[in-house]
Amino acid sequence: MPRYEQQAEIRIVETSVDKLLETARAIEYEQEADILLCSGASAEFLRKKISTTILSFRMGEYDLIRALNLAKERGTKAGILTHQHTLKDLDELSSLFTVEVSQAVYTSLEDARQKVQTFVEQGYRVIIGSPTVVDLAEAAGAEGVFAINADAVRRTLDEALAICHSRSQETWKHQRIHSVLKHLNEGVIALDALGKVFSVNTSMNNLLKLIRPIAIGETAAEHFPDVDISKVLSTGTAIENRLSIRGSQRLAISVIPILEEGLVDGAILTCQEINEIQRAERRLRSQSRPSHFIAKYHFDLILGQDSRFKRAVQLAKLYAHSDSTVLITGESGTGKELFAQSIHNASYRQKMPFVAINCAAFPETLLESELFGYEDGAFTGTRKGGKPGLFEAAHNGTIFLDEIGDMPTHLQTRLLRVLQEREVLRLGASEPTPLNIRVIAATHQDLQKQIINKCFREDLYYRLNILRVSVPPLRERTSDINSLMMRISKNLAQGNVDQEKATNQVLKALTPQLVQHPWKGNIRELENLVERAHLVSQFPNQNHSTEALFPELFSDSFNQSFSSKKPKESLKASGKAAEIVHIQKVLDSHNGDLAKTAKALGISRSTLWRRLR
Ligand SMILES: Nc1ncnc2c1ncn2[C@@H]1O[C@H](COP(=O)(O)OP(=O)(O)OP(=O)(O)O)[C@@H](O)[C@H]1O
Repeated sequence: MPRYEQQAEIRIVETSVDKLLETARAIEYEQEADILLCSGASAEFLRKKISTTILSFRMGEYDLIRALNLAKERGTKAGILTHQHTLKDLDELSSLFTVEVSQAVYTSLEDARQKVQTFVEQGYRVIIGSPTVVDLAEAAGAEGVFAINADAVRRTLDEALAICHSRSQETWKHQRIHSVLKHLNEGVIALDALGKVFSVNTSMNNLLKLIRPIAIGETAAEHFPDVDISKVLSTGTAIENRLSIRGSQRLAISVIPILEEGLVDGAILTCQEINEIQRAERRLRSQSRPSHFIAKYHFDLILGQDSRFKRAVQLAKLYAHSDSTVLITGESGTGKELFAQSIHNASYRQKMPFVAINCAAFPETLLESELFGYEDGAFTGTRKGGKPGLFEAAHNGTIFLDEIGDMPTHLQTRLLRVLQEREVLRLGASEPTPLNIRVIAATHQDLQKQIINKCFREDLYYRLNILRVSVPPLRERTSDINSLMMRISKNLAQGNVDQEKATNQVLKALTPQLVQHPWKGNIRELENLVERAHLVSQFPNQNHSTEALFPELFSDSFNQSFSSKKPKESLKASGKAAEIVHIQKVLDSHNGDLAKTAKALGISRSTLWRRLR
């Protein structure tokens, strides 16, 4: 059949009824054919014996006309034997050919043999049918006429080619699925609608550490008895991240249905080791960690030779090796956050987030949502999908709760829960989120006094006060003032040695006052003062006395004097160098209120903020 030469390799195999099975088995064994084509009874017979796809030739009208014509030529009555179905138009056709025709249907090879025999016994000399029937008719002494011609063969061949084509498409699809799965680190099994494995990747077999790998065609449920795969296939509802414990292994298993036009046509089962998920999560979290969640200070950057101070540093270094909660106490600006960051950076959590929260700086309502986060729709104006709180942002790292003594009492209760349970409940959520955090808290308040005044929960105090570091104020370690000043001055000069020297000269002249000063703002106050000296040294020709430039160093009652006497509040009259001093004075006189200070100075709040910085 030249028409098929390009499309398929067709082999015609001649055999007899007796040798049919043997021939078919040999073809199958050698994998010589994708499809076998034969007559109806043979096809029926072989389908039960071999697994190769078998198509049967079907008799068409034209075949029948041809066969009846042949029977007419023989001038005798004809028996027609068809497989399973009778021919509808036979009566009409036979009247056209003036042949006496009798029709019978056979269901199996044996049945065909008997029906042929009956025809012969009834005097039918011509028997029309498939090659098998012809074979049987001739064996029984009758004349066999083929009812199948080239047309019937062509039709069946077309059908066979269509099947082969759709099969190769399927195979191609499967190969694609196999190669995609092969490259996944996750263990994946593709299941058909009956829950049988049609593809499984090596990661899955490696992950499950199976002695015998999962085979294609197996029922997946055998390997995952704790996962209801059949429910996914019957309801189309996915199972996501079901925990499965196998010995020392903790696995997260998901089964996602594959829907084809709304019907479940199979499922994808994925399996991951929980430790691996956590590692990936850590990698992601550390990559997406905002810069403000990074601790930049190390113990090396903490300056101080004072023996009490050095002891505090030693203690903090020791605490870095532990995972217990640390409470750092000390006046404002003594370096509590510096200590907290250094502890974090010396701990095993150093690569994880360091989240610092100033509990006194947030309005009460905002602090709650900032700390604990919220679920979608927890209150009006919430972000879609909710928002994780800072506790969650600190997961696997350290959370630094600065000014803990100023935390509103009802939030102290929630904080206590977080510390006890190590899980956080977002606002509006019903399920808590587990946390792995180290807590460092700091305060300038006397917490014992706060407890007596009922401003601080005693149970929370004991939860926090596990490891304690007390940072001494600067006035109690005056021997460190000089080295601290030099470092700050060096940083400000940014490599400009002349500038550094000039600043140091201004500072040197102030030494007696510096040692005497109470340093209520501690190192932060010292930093401000050195910055002012840095500024002053850049304008040596400005005619201002040191006392005017550094009034706090010359007056013990500096603060009181400003509260009693209002300073002249216009900026216009002040020289550039004295500007900062002036701003500071006005700010103090308005008790640190930025809005009022900016208004009094005649500048915007943002300008004031910039200048203060
Ligand atoms: N020992 C030190 N060596 C170098 N710099 C220091 C030291 N102590 C504090 N500082 C600097 O002083 C400033 C204030 O420090 P920090 O913010 O840690 O103080 P704090 O006690 O947390 O203040 P507050 O209680 O007001 O939050 C920072 O700029 C810090 O770099």
